[in-house]
Amino acid sequence: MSLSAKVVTRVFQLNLRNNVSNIRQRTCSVILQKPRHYYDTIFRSKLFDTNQYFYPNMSTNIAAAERKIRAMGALSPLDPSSFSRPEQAIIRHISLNLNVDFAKHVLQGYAKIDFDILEDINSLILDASNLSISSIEADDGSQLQYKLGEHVPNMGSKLTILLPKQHTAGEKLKVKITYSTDPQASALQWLEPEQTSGKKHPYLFSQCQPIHARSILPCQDTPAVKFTYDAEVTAPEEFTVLMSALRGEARSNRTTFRQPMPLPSYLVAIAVGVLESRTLGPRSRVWSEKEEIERSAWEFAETEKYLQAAEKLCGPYEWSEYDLLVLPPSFPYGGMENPCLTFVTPTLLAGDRSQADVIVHEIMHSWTGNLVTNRNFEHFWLNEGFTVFLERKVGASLINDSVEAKRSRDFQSLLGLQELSEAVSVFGASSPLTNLVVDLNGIHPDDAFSRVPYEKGSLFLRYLEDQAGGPAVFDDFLRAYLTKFRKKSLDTDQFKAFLLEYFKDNQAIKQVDWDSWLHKSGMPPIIPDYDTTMTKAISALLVKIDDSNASLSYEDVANFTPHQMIHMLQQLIDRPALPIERLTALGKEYKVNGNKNTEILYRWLRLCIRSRDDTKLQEVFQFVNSQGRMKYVRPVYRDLYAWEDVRERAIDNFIKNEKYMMHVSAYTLRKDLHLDEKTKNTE
Ligand SMILES: CC/C=C\C/C=C\C[C@@H](O)/C=C/C=C/C=C\[C@@H](O)CCCC(=O)O
Ligand SMILES: [Zn+2]
Repeated sequence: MSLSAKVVTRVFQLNLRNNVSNIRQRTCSVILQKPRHYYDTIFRSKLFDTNQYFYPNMSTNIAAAERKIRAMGALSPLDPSSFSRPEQAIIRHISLNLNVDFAKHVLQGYAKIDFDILEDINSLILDASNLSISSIEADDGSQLQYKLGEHVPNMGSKLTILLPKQHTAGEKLKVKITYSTDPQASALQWLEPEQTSGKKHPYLFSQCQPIHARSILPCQDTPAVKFTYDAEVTAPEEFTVLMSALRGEARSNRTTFRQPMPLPSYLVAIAVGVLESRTLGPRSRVWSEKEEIERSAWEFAETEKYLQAAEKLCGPYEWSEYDLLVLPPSFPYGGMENPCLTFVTPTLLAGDRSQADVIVHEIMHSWTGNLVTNRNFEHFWLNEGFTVFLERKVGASLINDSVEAKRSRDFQSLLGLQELSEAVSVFGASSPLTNLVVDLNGIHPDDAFSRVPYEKGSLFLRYLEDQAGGPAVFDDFLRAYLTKFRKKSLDTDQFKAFLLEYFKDNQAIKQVDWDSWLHKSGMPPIIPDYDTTMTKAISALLVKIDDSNASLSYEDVANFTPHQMIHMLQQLIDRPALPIERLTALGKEYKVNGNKNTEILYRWLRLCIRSRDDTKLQEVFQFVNSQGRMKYVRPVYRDLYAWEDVRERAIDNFIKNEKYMMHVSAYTLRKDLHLDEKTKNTE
């Protein structure tokens, strides 16, 4: 037996002898990286077999107990990523009062939280991450005792508020928590002036999805809980404060907000910068620094058209306003569907409106994700698969000719299939993280993120649509689904039950192999018979590119849409690397070298890396240093890592630039580059 196995066995023998649940939980948390309350439920359940208590069977034993408890519904509504216990008392409203301190990099103030009590309780349990709490008060102003647990990896801390008397189901309760965030809060990025376009003022923005809201405010940080909120934020006078809410008055340094629609914690958002805005339509404005405002207004001018097309399919837009905020380049995602105010990366400013699909995607989240929400991130496909599915339907509905519309929808789906195939090969086809429904026990959702829930989810819905009888039938189902789960959170079982009931007389739906679709890894069991009209020219061109005797010219691609070009480059990425000379000719003739469209440029640079063209490295590093969209930066770094001769240079470049990155980008890139905390540049 190895030394570590001996130590573990000894710890468990001691635990068993002492039978101190605290030690047991703590040991399990440390070894298996799961939250301590989780074990509490399992041990108390008596389903845990104490004869199997020793290493190495402990984890199998716990997993078996967990499955039984889940089957009994006893852990419900357990979210493996949250300490909170919303089944005991649930948050209904939060009033925030915060000051933005750019010098200290903190938000400081209080949150007044309204609860509905659902069970008889003596305490409230919330999520927090690196918050400094100075006091917790009851509604009458009396001080409440509280305990902030140790920081558990992947989870943050459990905040237990002790109530002086028992509260019974049906009561209401208010608490006021005065606190300050940490300068390293994982949801916040504090930018120095040189990281902005204007170079004069700092900037702050947030990204709470999936479980970073707990680093900004104490809350039940699980999408199972939805609450309304209002906020009063103070910031230096020259700054504009925006939130995922309706903006009220902005007087001198104070701005108020109200969000009357219930939303999950991951949709709380804030941005503070020196900003301008332009009107896009009757319910939309675009915000950005002044350097990007005209380009942004042009790129997103068709927002109202997309909103109307979305409403035609899904029903009225319920969030009143739909604004866009173009963030500084370090924003890690293409877009984030913060209600009333979608956050977008400036890499969408292609100058040709070719990345409008991202805006349509974020608009569709107003229904799937924001109105109807996954109950925890194991069911993330309910947010993203539905949204991609709707995005492509709405995109097609904007094309007048019905044949063209179907072609275009299928072409977008084929592009998505390429992305899915790459995501599956990054994780490995047998990885459980390629299942549609994943197990996030002990796993940070940021580590599970990939295109899988987006594309496998959307493909599953397309398959269900085909089985059900096509869009004419399925569109009605979609509206019924949105109505049924409006303002609610649900899981995959609830979706399945609703669909089976809705289509109870449909024989083809009865044939669906749910287990394979939901719980098997790798590529989907069935790929729809997509229309390939728009990929035919690409396939023919790939044959020509492979023929080293054929000369390449711009004529080859002159009629390609930007998306056909993207598809062609993506195909090349998936094939053996081209010889450098051939790739150089392609880059020059097809005008992809130095292209302004980042979707094209990103794929072009990956091809250069794959062909080991070291003359392009400077440009590659400039690309990853100039913007932080993870969709681009992570695959490029992974490709650089795979090129042994430049691996060290890639790592050095990352370490030098890590301080300019948002938490989630640095966190995931460290894993992509196989780095540990010790290598952090603390200068
Ligand atoms: C099965 C996956 C399980 C958990 C993942 C849950 C949350 C993922 C978390 O890391 C946050 C995701 C936020 C995404 C925001 C926007 C994306 O839709 C952007 C897509 C990429 C891009 O276009 O840049
Ligand atoms: Zn999305």
